[in-house]
Amino acid sequence: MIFRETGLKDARLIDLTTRGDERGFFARLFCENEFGSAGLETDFVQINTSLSAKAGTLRGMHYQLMPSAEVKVVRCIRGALWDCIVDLRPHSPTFGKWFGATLSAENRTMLYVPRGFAHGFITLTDDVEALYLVSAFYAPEQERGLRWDDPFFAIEWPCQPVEISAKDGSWPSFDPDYHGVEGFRSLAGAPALSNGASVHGAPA
Ligand SMILES: Cc1cn([C@H]2C[C@H](O)[C@@H](COP(=O)(O)OP(=O)(O)O[C@H]3O[C@@H](C)C(=O)[C@@H](O)[C@H]3O)O2)c(=O)[nH]c1=O
Repeated sequence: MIFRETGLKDARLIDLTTRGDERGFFARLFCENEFGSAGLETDFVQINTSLSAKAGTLRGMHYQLMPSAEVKVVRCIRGALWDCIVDLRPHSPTFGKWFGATLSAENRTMLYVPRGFAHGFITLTDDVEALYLVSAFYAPEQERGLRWDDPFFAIEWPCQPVEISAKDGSWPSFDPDYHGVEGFRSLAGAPALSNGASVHGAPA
């Protein structure tokens, strides 16, 4: 596996290392040793999947409060989506910034979403299937969401949403209390960006 910096502290893009032969290829999607050596979470408790029928379907921006905050590893296994994360850890040097990348069945790239990040995506094709590992059980009472169009974060989505759930259409504007960012205070330490990559969004 190849772990790439995203410009947001602790978040990674993960590319597969494929071993090809006359049949096709073999690759690991998850390896406890490789994730552990890269300093990433290795304890996952659910593998989720979703199907979005229409291009332009937006799901997000979701996360759970402490102690149910979860790491996610997201892959697109059918079609293509634009995956987006926002760093909500107030001590992080990239607090309030967003990062987005296209994940597709073709590129097989995965996005590693650390604890204390909101996550969402918009589909770029019809019939998109996402598959993702999560490190904490679903806890609806701990669930929070950012508005996809919150001006505080100013995410530059690649297209306008045409389909969104009632829940995702009604998240409140960013409010540090409601959105529980104090609970993420212990999640990020000091080091600055290691690769100088550009990141987006509003600082606190
Ligand atoms: C996330 C989840 C939902 N559900 C239920 C709740 C509801 O009845 C139905 C659909 O839930 P949602 O509308 O929240 O599904 P969805 O909008 O696809 O939620 C997902 O969005 C992406 C962006 C994420 O990051 C995921 O963590 C997750 O929050 O499935 C579970 O039973 N277990 C779960 O783990």
